[in-house]
Amino acid sequence: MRMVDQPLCLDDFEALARAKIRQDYWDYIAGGAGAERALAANRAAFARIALRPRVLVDVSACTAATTLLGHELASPVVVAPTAYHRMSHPEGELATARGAADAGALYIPSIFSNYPLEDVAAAGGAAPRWQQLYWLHDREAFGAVVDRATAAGYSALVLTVDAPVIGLRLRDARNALTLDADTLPANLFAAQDLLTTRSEGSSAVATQSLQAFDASITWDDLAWLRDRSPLPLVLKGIATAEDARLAVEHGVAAIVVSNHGGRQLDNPIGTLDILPEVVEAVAGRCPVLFDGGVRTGHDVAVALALGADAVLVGRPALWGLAVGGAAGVTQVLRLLQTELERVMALIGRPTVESIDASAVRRA
Ligand SMILES: Cc1cc2nc3c(=O)[nH]c(=O)nc-3n(C[C@H](O)[C@H](O)[C@H](O)COP(=O)(O)O)c2cc1C
Ligand SMILES: O=C(O)C(=O)c1ccccc1
Repeated sequence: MRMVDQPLCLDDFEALARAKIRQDYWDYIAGGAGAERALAANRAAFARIALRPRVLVDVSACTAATTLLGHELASPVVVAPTAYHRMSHPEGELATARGAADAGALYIPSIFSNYPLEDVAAAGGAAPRWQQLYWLHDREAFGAVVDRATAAGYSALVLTVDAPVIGLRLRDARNALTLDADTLPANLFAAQDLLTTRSEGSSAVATQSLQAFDASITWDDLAWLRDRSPLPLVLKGIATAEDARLAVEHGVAAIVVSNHGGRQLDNPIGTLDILPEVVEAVAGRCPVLFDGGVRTGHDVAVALALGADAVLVGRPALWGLAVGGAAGVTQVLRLLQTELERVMALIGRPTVESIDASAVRRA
């Protein structure tokens, strides 16, 4: 493996992080479902889209700044919800919240955080934050988390809809992954009892989520959530035009095109290939966010050109966290912003709004 002193790109952060995170936690973070086809497809899709550079445009002042649901952001890169940040760093989500705030970025903590959502909110200070949710079996416990997020100053709820069950995580099963006592989910007290129960051929993490998630919910149940909280609702894990239309019809504030970083359905198609049909179906009726395999500013520009209003990064934020705590998260986000602004200059699109469909073609 190449030695890295000073990380110059996200691949460097990955190499440095890998050396810091213990093997079974690394596999949980890096891995995908099944044969990891979806994981690979997310990256491969970017290789098939080319940017179309325009020249002799005034690019002396390119800016990645943008607004999303009323938030002014330094760049269209958002920190995706990922579980268990103490796997990467002892300060966990508290450091991620500080790091994102310092970069002027929006952070979406997972409901499976290692610090209580109130503490994560406080660590982020005045920075914008949305709370990710899985719909829990225990409706009382679920409602309580929703109430807490509403009270703690989160400005949207992000319901993840691509995980009625957990994907087939072979790495975790082979590692017999269990969480250390200092890496338990802090928002879900009942879930902690489940951590010691592991069924044959499965990891404790998978068993726990199977028991916690409600796989029976449908579009009709969204009304319950809207009654419970006045916060705007974002659906994460939309991967078809049909569901994008249904989401808009159900009044969502935004959707996230995602395959959960290739960790759920092991489909041989990248999310970038799905993005255009969803953008067409939504037809400007709400913002469309995108995630899966975004690793450079070039990737961000491609996703924006295909119609995304913003992108999320999952694993890269964890690499930054592992390498440098809050400062590492900030560094990763600033690096992506700097890369994006350089690409914007090179393609003659000095603002986020100017990166339209004319900026891409199939390679
Ligand atoms: C370690 C890990 C944990 C994750 N946990 C959650 C989660 O708790 N809730 C959720 O909605 N998505 C979760 N995701 C999916 C991310 O939000 C995001 O969709 C994905 O990581 C994007 O792909 P990328 O890692 O290639 O950027 C997780 C992803 C990873 C890698
Ligand atoms: O690992 C995941 O992708 C994930 O979303 C999750 C979160 C909490 C428990 C189990 C899985």
